[in-house]
Amino acid sequence: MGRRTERRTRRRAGRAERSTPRGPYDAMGFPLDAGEPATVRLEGVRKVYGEGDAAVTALDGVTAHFAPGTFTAVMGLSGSGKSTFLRCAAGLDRASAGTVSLEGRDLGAMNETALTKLRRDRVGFLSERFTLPPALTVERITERITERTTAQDPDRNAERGADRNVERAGLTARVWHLPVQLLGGRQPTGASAAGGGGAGADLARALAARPAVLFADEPTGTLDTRAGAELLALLRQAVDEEGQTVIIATREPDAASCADRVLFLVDGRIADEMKAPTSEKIADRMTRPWHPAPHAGPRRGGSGRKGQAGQGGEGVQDAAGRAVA
Ligand SMILES: Nc1ncnc2c1ncn2[C@@H]1O[C@H](COP(=O)(O)OP(=O)(O)OP(=O)(O)O)[C@@H](O)[C@H]1O
Repeated sequence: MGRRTERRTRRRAGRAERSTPRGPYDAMGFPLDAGEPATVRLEGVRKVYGEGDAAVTALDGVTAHFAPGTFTAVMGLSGSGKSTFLRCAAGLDRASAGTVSLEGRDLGAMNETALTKLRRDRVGFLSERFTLPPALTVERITERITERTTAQDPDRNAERGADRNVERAGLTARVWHLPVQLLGGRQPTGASAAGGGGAGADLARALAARPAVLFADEPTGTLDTRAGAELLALLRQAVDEEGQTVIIATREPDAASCADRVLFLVDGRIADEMKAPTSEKIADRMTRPWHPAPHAGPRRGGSGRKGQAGQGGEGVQDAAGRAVA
């Protein structure tokens, strides 16, 4: 297919998608923001790891939309599917069923090369894992990003943008330090001092690249309280001042309270949604029961799950997995 034909086909597909009537509510009874633009859109997403008796359903029919310039926190017990949710939404893992789209582009329909390019250009992913070589300074990281973005788009004045972002991150005074020294991060277990970097370095990279959507998996998990608050403030700023879309996974009510809304995951399903969250409201919600999902039932052969709260079928459990009804 020629490029022009391909573009035309894509435009038509986009129009068809926009004109497809959607129900006003999703499977969980939450209203769908039909017609509103979404940076990230998950429709009926399932993710199954493994096969047969060993299969684990990590996501079980998730529908969620993320509008541009919004901050969402995904909460849930260990094993509820938060990381899988983020990885599928970011195009790092492919969904087993359903669709994930980023700025209107269906990730499932893209080949690896196109997906890698889209992720590189439009997506930032902040995880607890180390992704940078040891002893890289923030300045060097920023330089590399600047070189790359300038080469890709000389009109964008990436250099100034990268400088501004580093400044915004409050890192200017510290750019000569090793990444491990940034943001007061604690060393996660097993990380050597020289191999550090973690959130500070990843954050600098993510901010300098200015992605449309920034995912952060347990961003405050390895940080002390002050550093965690600093990091969350930066993410908030990315939303409020740069119009970026931020989606984090966290188990901490304080971290989630920085978001515009919280999605509660229970066994791979969205069990509840909270707008304008506060730490108190979230903590309160976590102690109340999750009602079984309407389409609940046995959903896997293996027993890979760590948390079982809200697993449908019988009884009602609270966020700690205790039976309350
Ligand atoms: N690569 C994998 N292979 C097999 N099972 C997996 C894989 N990744 C996750 N799982 C399983 O999928 C389920 C959801 O895991 P996931 O890591 O997404 O949950 P989580 O809420 O992020 O947990 P945590 O808070 O502990 O990080 C769990 O039962 C987990 O064991």
